[in-house]
Amino acid sequence: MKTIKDVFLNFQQGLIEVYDTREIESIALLVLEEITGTSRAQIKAFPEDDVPGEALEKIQSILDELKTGKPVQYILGSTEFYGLNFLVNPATLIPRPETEELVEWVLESQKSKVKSKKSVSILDIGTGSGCIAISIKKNLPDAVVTAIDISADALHTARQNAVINDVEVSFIQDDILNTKFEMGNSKFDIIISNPPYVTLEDKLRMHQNVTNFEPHTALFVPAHDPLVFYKAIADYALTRLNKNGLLFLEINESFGKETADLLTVKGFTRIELRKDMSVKDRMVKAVK
Ligand SMILES: C[S@@+](CC[C@H](N)C(=O)[O-])C[C@H]1O[C@@H](n2cnc3c(N)ncnc32)[C@H](O)[C@@H]1O
Repeated sequence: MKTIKDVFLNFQQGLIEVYDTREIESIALLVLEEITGTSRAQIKAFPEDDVPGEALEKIQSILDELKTGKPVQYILGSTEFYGLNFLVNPATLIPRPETEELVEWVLESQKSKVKSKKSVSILDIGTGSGCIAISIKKNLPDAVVTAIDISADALHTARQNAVINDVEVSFIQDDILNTKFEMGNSKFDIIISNPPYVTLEDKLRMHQNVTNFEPHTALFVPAHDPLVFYKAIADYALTRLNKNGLLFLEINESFGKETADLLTVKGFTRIELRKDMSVKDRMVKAVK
């Protein structure tokens, strides 16, 4: 019989080449929670408790996959974002905590709004798992939310996530760099996007469990044009945002000033750059 403490030790020994000690501890905790159905608090409070044999077998096979560098979220098939559960797989980026801060900023912008009869209309560009669109709709139930992505597989997962989280979002397949997204005259009050923004230089510094496992269409931009998505989204937003409509973008920490300058040149106003919890330039808000 093995105890919870033995499992933690096993994880530390097995994953030392892949992650640092703190990351290993939080992965082990997540796996134990998921497989044994025991709460985090219970696991931490009773490290001498036995782990049943059946659970141990599952945990060992997860540990073997983790050793290949595969992210734990892909192995477990789900993750948490903004307090909600999302299915994830290699077609979808794993939602990041920084993106929760972007969602928070969008929701904040609506708190002070005087209630109008017209529902706020929101477009999420490059929706992936649907994490942004779905968490916004969950928190602004009257909003009309649309989301696009180039990847049919990501959209399939996003639709499943909308069902799981019991919200209605319209998901549409389209390429924002060459959009065929026919919307008639419809316009949006808010456009939000976390587009691909990782450059070749960043890629060399990234952990292999990101570059080897997460979808490259979700991450990378050409070295010669790192702001390609921001230019396309800004142009799209100029035609599709209502007057005084808001644009929210997650950005590459190295291009805060360049992104803000780009939006200024395009004619947006009241441009605000915000840092994330790691004090890196991570998001921009602009008004049309
Ligand atoms: C950085 S991921 C963001 C995913 C999700 N919104 C999130 O925050 O976790 C970028 C997303 O943009 C999508 N994408 C890449 N190129 C695109 C394009 N040309 N048009 C529309 N979506 C695109 C990718 O498939 C991916 O889902």
